[in-house]
Amino acid sequence: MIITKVLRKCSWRDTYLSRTFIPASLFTSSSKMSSLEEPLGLDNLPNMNGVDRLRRFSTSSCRPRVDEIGMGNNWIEGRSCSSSNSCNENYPRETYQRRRQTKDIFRGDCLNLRTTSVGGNHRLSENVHESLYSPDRRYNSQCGEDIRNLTNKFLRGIPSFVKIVEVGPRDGLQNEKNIVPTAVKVELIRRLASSGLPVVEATSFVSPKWVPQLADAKDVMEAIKNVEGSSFPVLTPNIKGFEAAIAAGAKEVAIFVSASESFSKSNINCSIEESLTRYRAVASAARKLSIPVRGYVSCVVGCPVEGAVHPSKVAHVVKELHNMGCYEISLGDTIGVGTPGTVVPMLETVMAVVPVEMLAVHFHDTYGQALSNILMSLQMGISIIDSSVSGLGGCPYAKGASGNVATEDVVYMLHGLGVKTNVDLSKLISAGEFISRHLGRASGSKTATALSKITADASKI
Ligand SMILES: CC(C)(COP(=O)([O-])OP(=O)([O-])OC[C@H]1O[C@@H](n2cnc3c(N)ncnc32)[C@H](O)[C@@H]1OP(=O)([O-])[O-])[C@@H](O)C(=O)NCCC(=O)NCCSC(=O)C[C@@](C)(O)CC(=O)[O-]
Repeated sequence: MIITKVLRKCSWRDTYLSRTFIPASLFTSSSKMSSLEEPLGLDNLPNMNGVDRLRRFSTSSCRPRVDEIGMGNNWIEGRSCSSSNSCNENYPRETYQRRRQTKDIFRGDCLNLRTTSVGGNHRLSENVHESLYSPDRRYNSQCGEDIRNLTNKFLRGIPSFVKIVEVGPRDGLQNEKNIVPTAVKVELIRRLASSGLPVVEATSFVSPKWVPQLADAKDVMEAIKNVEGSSFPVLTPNIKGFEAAIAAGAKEVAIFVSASESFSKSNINCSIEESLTRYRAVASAARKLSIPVRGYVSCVVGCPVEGAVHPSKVAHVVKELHNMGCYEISLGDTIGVGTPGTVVPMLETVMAVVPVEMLAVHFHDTYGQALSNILMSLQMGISIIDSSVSGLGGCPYAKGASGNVATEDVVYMLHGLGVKTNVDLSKLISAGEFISRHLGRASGSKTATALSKITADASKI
């Protein structure tokens, strides 16, 4: 299997993908996956012909939106938390009776449904708990902090706080065909900020001919100028965009370079080196005004045109962004083809050139790999995660890219791990419901879907 070959070749295998972490059966299986189903591996992609690449990254491979999921096993066994973003109660390690457990679960920061409505102003009753958790089910009440200690072989590297960078209003909406009214964008940003998200990327100052959806960037910035609690960076592709952003009141900007030559051309109509020259000008202008600059790298594991992207290409542009003075660099799997098998070596290569503290990860969920990739990134020390409310997203210049990983799902996982985010999950879900309602489709977040279902079920009781 491909993973065996990759592991044999790479020095990082013992640290992050060793057999301690991966069941032995995976290494010995003789069943061969079809080429389309086979996860992207580093060593076979240079041999892919054009047709293979297109097939591998074709739009038909995109994950459909999830409209319905059952409640089955969505709860992580082994802990409950007692207050928002913290686990204050140190219960002994033994398991608790279900009645007590469900009470704790719903009082915890992970769900917080007892006091907060989701999708229709309903409150959950004990009866709902009874129906959701079968009598033989047991939960012990370890909180996440304790989980890290207990199972440190797997979780010890995970940071205790993660900064979430919400990209829904920008990355999430930029690909929407129907123009979303400015007032809706503004209300979405307000709601996201009030959920506790520290950073909400608001819009882009790019050419309206290229991205018509964000042509109202100036108006959005004007409308949110008094919104507090979050920072609102904006994308700027060149000095023209930078000047427009500053004139509109932006206090932080982001520049975006690609690790793939072809994607650079299709996204910003210039080569990687030309884009770096433009961004040096932006970074220099920003420095003079003390404006922080965030850097993005697109296509960090795969490109819609070229197929696999070698980690050294990613490291090269990351280093350039670092030299320009970017305070943070977000690594984007723009088309969502990465698996831990390709993400880990990419991160290791990048971490060799810049400190891990300044790296963020930005996963699209085309193949349903985003949470696995995030978990792996956390284990490697990454503590900044980009995500998009309701899993909105896609890049107009990356055919086949589906939405970003849903912020609700990331928060649910992080809180389940005992990682603080300062995000109120129920407020976040409500922001997601707001935009999903406007767009006329179901949320792409499994967490939001599941919790909305609980509430809907509760209302029938
Ligand atoms: C970079 C350009 C402008 C080059 O586009 P170009 O056509 O090569 O530029 P140009 O300099 O020849 O200018 C063409 C026209 O655009 C105007 N123009 C020029 N610059 C600006 C500006 N800043 N704001 C407003 N207008 C601008 C310029 O004034 C001119 O107007 P005209 O004379 O024809 O009326 C264009 O290609 C562009 O805007 N691209 C943006 C594409 C984009 O936003 N893609 C999505 C974001 S990247 C992404 O999503 C990936 C990421 C970051 O999320 C990470 C991940 O997911 O992995």
